[in-house]
Amino acid sequence: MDISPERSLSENGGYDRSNEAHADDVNIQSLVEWLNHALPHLNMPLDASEEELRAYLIDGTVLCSILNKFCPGLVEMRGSSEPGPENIRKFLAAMDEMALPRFVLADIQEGYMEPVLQCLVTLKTHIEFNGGKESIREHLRRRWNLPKEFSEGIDNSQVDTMTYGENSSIYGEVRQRDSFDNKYGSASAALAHDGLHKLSEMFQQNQGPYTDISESNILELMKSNGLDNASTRTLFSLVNRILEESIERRNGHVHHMAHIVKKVVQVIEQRVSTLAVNLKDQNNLYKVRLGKCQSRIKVLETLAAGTTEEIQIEKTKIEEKKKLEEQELLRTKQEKIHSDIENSTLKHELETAKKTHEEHCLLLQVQAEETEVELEKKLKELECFLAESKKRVKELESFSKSKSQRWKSKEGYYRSFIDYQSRALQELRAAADSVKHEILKAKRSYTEEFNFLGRIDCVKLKGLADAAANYHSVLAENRRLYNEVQDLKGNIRVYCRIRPFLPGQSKKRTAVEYIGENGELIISNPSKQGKDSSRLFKLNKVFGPAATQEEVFLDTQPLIRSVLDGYNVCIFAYGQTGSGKTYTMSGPNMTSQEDWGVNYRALHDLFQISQNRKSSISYEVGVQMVEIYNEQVRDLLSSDGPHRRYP
Ligand SMILES: Nc1ncnc2c1ncn2[C@@H]1O[C@H](COP(=O)(O)OP(=O)(O)OP(=O)(O)O)[C@@H](O)[C@H]1O
Repeated sequence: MDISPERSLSENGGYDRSNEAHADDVNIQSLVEWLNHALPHLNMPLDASEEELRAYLIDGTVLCSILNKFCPGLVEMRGSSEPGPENIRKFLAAMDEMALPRFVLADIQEGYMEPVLQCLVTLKTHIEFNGGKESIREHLRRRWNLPKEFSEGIDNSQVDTMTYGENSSIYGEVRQRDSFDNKYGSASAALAHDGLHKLSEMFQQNQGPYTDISESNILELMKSNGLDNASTRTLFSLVNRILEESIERRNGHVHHMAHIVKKVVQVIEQRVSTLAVNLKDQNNLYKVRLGKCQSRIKVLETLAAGTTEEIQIEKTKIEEKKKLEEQELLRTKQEKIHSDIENSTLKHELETAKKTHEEHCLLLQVQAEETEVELEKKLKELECFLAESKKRVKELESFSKSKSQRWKSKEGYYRSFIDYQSRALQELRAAADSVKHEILKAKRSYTEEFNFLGRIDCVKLKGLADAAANYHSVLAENRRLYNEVQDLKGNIRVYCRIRPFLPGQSKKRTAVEYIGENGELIISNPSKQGKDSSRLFKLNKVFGPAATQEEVFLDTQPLIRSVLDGYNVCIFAYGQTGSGKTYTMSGPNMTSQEDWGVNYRALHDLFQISQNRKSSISYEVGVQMVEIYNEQVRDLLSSDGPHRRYP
């Protein structure tokens, strides 16, 4: 026989999990204290955990020992091959016999300690409530209707057999009694009174419908305590048989039978009252538990109420948050849609810009390539030009070197000449001063002599004539020196005048590359390459495009003036057609003195000087005008007509 490991024992006095107290409700410390007190050798730590307590209880020894402590010899623990489960089974059987709630074997084996602890608490409460160890035996005795001797002391061998009863129920009295009768028949026989034993034998022998219960036997049964120890079933069957027999026999033993029935009823009443006491005990126990549970429920309700308010507040907050988040979500969604639209617009614009940019890039690339080719060309040209320029620079350098040497030599020559001239000038000045002095002197003397003219006219006139002669000689000397200077400057002078671009002409097409201050002129010739592409000219002076008519004239004026001293001067303009010969020599507009060319200016100057010198010198001026064309000279002023040739 084995104890069922079912967890739900509500029907047979075990725990119903729906109603069980939580393990936390069980004060382990008080249990440990109780166990230590009952079994001092245990010496369990007071702060033992559930698991530690389980370790103490798992082999069942402590459980059986605690029962034996309060009811010595109640559980036999000897000779077991598997002490753990066997001892626990014995303990559980004893709990069943006491009709106390218990746990199942699997609970303690699997570490589910709540029922175990609750079972121990119940046992503890039961023992304390019923007044210690004697009550267990008394309880057993009352429960099983054992004789009083049972509670006063019992043979261990007899109790041993009791622990192997079937699962019993505190409420299944009749079934338990039968079980008890069946399993512990020998124990009850040993314990029952002789009368009961005889009665039993009588019932076993007389199986027929007519059981012969003699009066002497009944009297004997009534005198003994046999009825007290008989099972309820036996009692009922006895009553049945008596009633059946009395009906059948209809004899005058009714009085005895009634007495027996009365006795049986008393026994049954006694048992019912015992059961009522047990139920009351249990009821009290459950009431205590119920009270505890209710107080805990109240505490929990209070806590739950507080928690509910907090939860409500939290819930409101969460709902508000949720609303805000939903609004935020909506706004974010709208923003997302807006940004999506913007994105697509921007994307479109970007693509358009990208296309435009790519086209522009392509165009630029083409242009860049063209420009690159052009630049390369130009670069090559520039390189060539640079090389040429370098060459020219070298040439110019060598030229300028030779020039500078020449100029240096000329400078030395001019310096010596200027020294000579300055000396001559000083002499001339001194001579002029002396002449002046002489003139003044002569003037004075002339004045004086004029005063005495009348007296000595001839002498004075002679002196005056001498002075005039001196004056002319000085003037002649002056002219000589002046013309010498002109000679030193060079008898043949070559000037170059560069005509500005006429309206409508491109200024880029100039061939003039360089105009030097000392008469250098570089003319380029793009049609030619290399050395011949440009040419250097050296002239007395180069007039640029901005040079005025006056500037051009001033350089030739001294030479022209030397005409008045008897020198021949020739000025001719040379150049291709349209280069500005007429402009330079005659001028564009004769009415404006500013525009006068060299001819007008020269004649004007000569006539002015001759006018100034009129008092002393009279000049005769003649003009000839000839044209040389195709090696033919033509007198333009000839009265003979256009065909006249000169000479
Ligand atoms: N220095 C200058 N400043 C402004 N214009 C000028 C200058 N030189 C020449 N010109 C202008 O250039 C044009 C040609 O000049 P001009 O008639 O003097 O050339 P040319 O050498 O006499 O020509 P051709 O041999 O055919 O007679 C004229 O219109 C003239 O006004």
